Amino acid sequence: MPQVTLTLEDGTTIQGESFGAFTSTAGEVVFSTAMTGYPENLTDPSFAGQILVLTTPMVGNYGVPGEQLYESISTIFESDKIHIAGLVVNYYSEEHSHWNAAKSLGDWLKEYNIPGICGVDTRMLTKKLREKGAMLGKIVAEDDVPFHDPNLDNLVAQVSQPGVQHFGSGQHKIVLVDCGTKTNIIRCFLERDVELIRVPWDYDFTTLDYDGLFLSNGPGDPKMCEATIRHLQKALAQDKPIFGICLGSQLMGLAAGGDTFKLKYGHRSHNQPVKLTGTQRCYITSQNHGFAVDTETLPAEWQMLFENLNDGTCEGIKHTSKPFFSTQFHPEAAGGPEDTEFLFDDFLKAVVAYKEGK
Ligand SMILES: NC(=O)CC[C@H](N)C(=O)O
Repeated sequence: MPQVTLTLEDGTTIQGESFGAFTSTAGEVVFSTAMTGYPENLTDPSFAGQILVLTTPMVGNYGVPGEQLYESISTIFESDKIHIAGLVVNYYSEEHSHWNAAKSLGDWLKEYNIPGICGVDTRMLTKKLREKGAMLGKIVAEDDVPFHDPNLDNLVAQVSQPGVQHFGSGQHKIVLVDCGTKTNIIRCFLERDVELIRVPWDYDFTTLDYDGLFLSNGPGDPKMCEATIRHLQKALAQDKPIFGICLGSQLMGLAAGGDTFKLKYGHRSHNQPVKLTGTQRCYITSQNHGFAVDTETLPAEWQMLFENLNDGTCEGIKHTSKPFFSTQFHPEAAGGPEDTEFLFDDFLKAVVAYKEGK
């Protein structure tokens, strides 16, 4: 395999071997400590613009499944393409074996022209990112590329699907604001009694007739989503239930009048412990975020709903009297533990209560 280099903005340069596309890329270098789930992670739109370091030492050995669609959405992947800017691993296994594997990870990356670098001491690299914080970086094949900070781009506008789409025919009309939604969120809703109306990130959903509002995950800095925040402020003035996940949680914090900040190196893994505020109840959650709501800045009628037990940061917020709540983690998992999927049921219970009280 030809040689490529990974260079960080602090000057660190690491030689490795190319797999996937032999091309150069730049982005923000982040690490995930999840041990499985690369087909899900790589297609999660929240990773747009990021060079992903997987700390699990062997990657690729279960290959990549073939595509299957149900109601026009993938039953396997989290969107219709790979969103990461590049992939960094220790040992890459082109050889793979799994009952539903259709191709190797390297061939899949080539299809989307995404470069991978292997043979990297990912433990050393992760310690560096943990100590200095997430850094800009680039994988260079033949042609050099400049460093590029994806958080300065409106990544949500790039990954949100244009047009309005309808899914399912259940009793409860839920508007899903697509800031880069993971398909498992759609699947979780479709397993319940829901008609889903998926609208683009900047769509004025306040003109629609609906029973509950859902705000999706998505890439980059939440402050870039000015249009969504503006529309959300109108929805917060009403009483219809609102549920937000990850970027959606940050947008609720901003629309409520609070602030968000960038975490030093983010939370990306399948085993992040969170505690439900006011209880001793803990959950292990799937996470992928680099920003968080600053709870100190929230107005009095909002409070922290979940707290991250590793660093004490906000893992969700809720309104003290209205049915508005959010999680910074991913209750839909994919990949990761499904322990908090009941939050979709809690949201729909709030929708039923709202409709009964109308
Ligand atoms: N998964 C997400 O929705 C991520 C939200 C946001 N882009 C962050 O990194 O914090």
